[in-house]
Amino acid sequence: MNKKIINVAIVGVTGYGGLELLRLLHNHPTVHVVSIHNTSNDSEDISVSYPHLQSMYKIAPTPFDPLHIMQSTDLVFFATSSGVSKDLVQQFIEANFPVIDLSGDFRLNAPDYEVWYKKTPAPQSLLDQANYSLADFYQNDSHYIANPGCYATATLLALAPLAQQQLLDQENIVIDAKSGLSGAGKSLNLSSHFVNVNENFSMYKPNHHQHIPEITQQLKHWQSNIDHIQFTTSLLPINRGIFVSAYVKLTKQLSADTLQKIFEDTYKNKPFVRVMPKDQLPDIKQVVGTNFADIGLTYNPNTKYLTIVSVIDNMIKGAAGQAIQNMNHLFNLDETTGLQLIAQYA
Ligand SMILES: NC(=O)C1=CN([C@@H]2O[C@H](COP(=O)(O)OP(=O)(O)OC[C@H]3O[C@@H](n4cnc5c(N)ncnc54)[C@H](OP(=O)(O)O)[C@@H]3O)[C@@H](O)[C@H]2O)C=CC1
Ligand SMILES: CC(=O)N[C@@H](CCC(=O)OP(=O)(O)O)C(=O)O
Repeated sequence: MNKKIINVAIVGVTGYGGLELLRLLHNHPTVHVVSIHNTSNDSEDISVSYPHLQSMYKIAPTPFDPLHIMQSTDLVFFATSSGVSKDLVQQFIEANFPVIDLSGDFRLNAPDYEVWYKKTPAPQSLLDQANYSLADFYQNDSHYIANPGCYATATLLALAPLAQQQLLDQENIVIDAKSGLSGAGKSLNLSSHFVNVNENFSMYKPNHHQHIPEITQQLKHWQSNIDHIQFTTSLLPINRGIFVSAYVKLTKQLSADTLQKIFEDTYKNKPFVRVMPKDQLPDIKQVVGTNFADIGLTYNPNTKYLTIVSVIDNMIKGAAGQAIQNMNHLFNLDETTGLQLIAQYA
C-alpha cells in the first residue's frame, strides 16, 4: 500500500468547510495538515478559538504565502468564500500545483460566473486549467479541481443514471432542494437568525440559485439536449443535511423495475452512493456525518412522473468529504481512504 505522506495546506480553515476538512483529515492515514490560513492575522493555536480541536491539533494560522505553501506541501485546499480563490490561485495554476477548491469560483465559464455569482470572474485562461470533478464519476486530467457545490452534488447524483442514458425529458426536470443552515456558512444575516429559521420553513432564491448553471452544465455533458431545469431551494431548520426531491418525466416508458435496475447498475461500483431498495426513500439522518449520498425512487404510472430522492450531508459529501475523495483520486489512493464514516443515527 502507498504510505507516502501527503502534506496539505487549508486556506479558509476558520469557516465551516475548512473546520470540517480539519476534522476529517485527522482520521486520514496518509495526510498531514502542515499549514492553515484565514483572513485574520491571529497567530494563536487554532484550538484557542475552536476548543473542540484541543489535543487533536497543535497548529496556528499563518499568513497566506503561495510560494511557501508550494515548498512545504503537496496540495492546497481552498475552503474560502466565493470570490476569494479566483484572486489568490494564479501562482498555483501557473506552477501546475495541485489545488482543490471548495468554492464556486472555478466551476463555471466566465460569463455564467458573472451572471450567477455577480462577481468578476477569474481570467478565462485560468478557468480553462480547472476541471469540475464530481468525485463519484472522477475523470480528471487537471491539477486544479473545482469541487462541486452541495445542492449540485445531491441533484447530479439523483439525475446521473438517467442523463447518462439520455432518458431525461428535457421539459420535465423539476428539482425541489432543501438544505440545513450550515450550508450558508458561518456569517450571520437576518435570514439565518435562529428565530427566523427555528420552527420555520422558507424558500429562497427561486429560479436564481447559483447552482442552476452548474447542474445544467454537467447534465448537458451527459445528455446534450438539456439546457434548463426548474430548480428551487428551501431552508430546513436543521444544522446539516440536504434533501433533494427531483420530479422528472422520461423520454421512453420504462417499468419501475427497469428504472430501479438502471440506478443500481450505475452505482454498483460507487462506494459512496447507496441506492435504496425499490420504493424505499432515504431520509437525511441516515447520511448526516458521512460521505454517502443515498438515493431512492418511486414511479407514478398515472402521472408518468418519476420521483427521485437524494440525501447528503452538505458539509461532507457536499463539501469537505467530496474534496478528500477527489484528493484520494488525485493521489491514486482508494477513494474511501479516511472517509469510512457511519451516520450517528440516534
Ligand atoms: N457550508 C457548506 O455546506 C458548503 C460550502 N461550500 C463552499 O465552500 C466555501 C467555504 O464555505 P463555508 O465554510 O461554509 O464558508 P464560511 O463563511 O463559513 O467560511 C469562509 C472561510 O473563508 C475565509 N476567507 C474569506 N475570505 C478570505 C481571504 N480573502 N483569504 C483567506 N481566507 C478567507 C474565512 O476566514 P475568516 O474566518 O478569517 O473570515 C473563513 O475561514 C464557500 O465558497 C462555499 O460556497 C461548498 C459546498 C457546501
Ligand atoms: C443553505 C444555504 O444558504 N446554502 C448556500 C449554499 C451555497 C454554496 O455553498 O454555494 P457555492 O458553493 O456556490 O458558493 C446557498 O444556497 O447559497
